Amino acid sequence: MSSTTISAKPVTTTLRPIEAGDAARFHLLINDWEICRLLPEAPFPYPAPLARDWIDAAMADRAAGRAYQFAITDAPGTDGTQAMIGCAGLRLDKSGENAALGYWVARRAWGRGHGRQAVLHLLRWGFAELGMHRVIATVADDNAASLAVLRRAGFTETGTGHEKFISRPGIRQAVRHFAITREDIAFRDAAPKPAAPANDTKPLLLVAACALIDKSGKILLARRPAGKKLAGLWEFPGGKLAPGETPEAALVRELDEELGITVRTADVAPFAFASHGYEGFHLMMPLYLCRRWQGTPQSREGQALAWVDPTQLEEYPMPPADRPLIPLLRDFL
Ligand SMILES: Nc1nc2c([nH]c(=O)n2[C@H]2C[C@H](O)[C@@H](COP(=O)(O)OP(=O)(O)OP(=O)(O)O)O2)c(=O)[nH]1
Repeated sequence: MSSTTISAKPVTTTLRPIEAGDAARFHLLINDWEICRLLPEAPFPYPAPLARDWIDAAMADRAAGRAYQFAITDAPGTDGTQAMIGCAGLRLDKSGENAALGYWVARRAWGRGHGRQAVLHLLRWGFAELGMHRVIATVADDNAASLAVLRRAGFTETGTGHEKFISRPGIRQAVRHFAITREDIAFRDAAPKPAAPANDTKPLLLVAACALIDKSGKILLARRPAGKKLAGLWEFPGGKLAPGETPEAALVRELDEELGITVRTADVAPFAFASHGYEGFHLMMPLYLCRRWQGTPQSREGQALAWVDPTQLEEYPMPPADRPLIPLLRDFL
């Protein structure tokens, strides 16, 4: 799993599968009243053999695909090693659709954002790799740090209850239940990021482009004429959006102006997009596919035209923004 750096105060939190060699440090860190009192199944004092048994069980669960427990580690030290500072894991239910989240961070590493980073790493990994859709978590009512971690990670509180905690015999501890779905995390990740400093920003240029595909599956490329920026490179027909114009309307207009063909907006289908930083502007270019038009494409602006088999696109030098689109087209067509 990747490391994460929080810009305001650099914190690197990584996760790696827990292993037998972690037992001694696991015991050293967890055998702390301030940790055990917050974990339903942790006795206090925490016996050393239990640490070994817990890790053995975690490794068996991983092998069987039931649960995935990770050591949370800190930034590498000067000797390159990464010290374990806690644990985080997901336990799947029988359907594989839901998982229960559990985690703890050693007291020496509190207050540095490790809990939230570990939870986010784990959720992103779990939703990508395990096929689960929903993660639940239960937290003691008096565990303020963990409540904050879950809320800041995007969990929603779903209810309250009471549970037994081994370290607090004789009482039923008040708890809060939380849940988060795959969509919640995707939405969180897609939320707007704070704007970059003004001196880093470039104007955004919106250009609509189209891969016209003929009956034999060939794609029309146009060569940018001399005198234009990127002259000599092959591109998809299209152009800049006029103010107030939709990308589809811009395409219909450009295909008429550049090639003399009539295309209906209903006949252009969104396919992919290019996002590329050129000097002086950032290009955002949706690429559409079109298989139906009226008329025969002709060069109306002096540009060379070529019908190209998708497997041969690489032989036509294209603007850097277009390069990521080539394998997509080749694989799709
Ligand atoms: N149409 C099109 N433009 C592309 C592609 N790839 C790519 O980087 N571009 C860039 C080149 C230009 O900077 C911009 C398209 O602008 P444009 O063709 O409407 O205008 P232009 O810069 O040629 O200048 P002008 O015709 O407005 O005078 O997008 C592509 O595949 N198709």
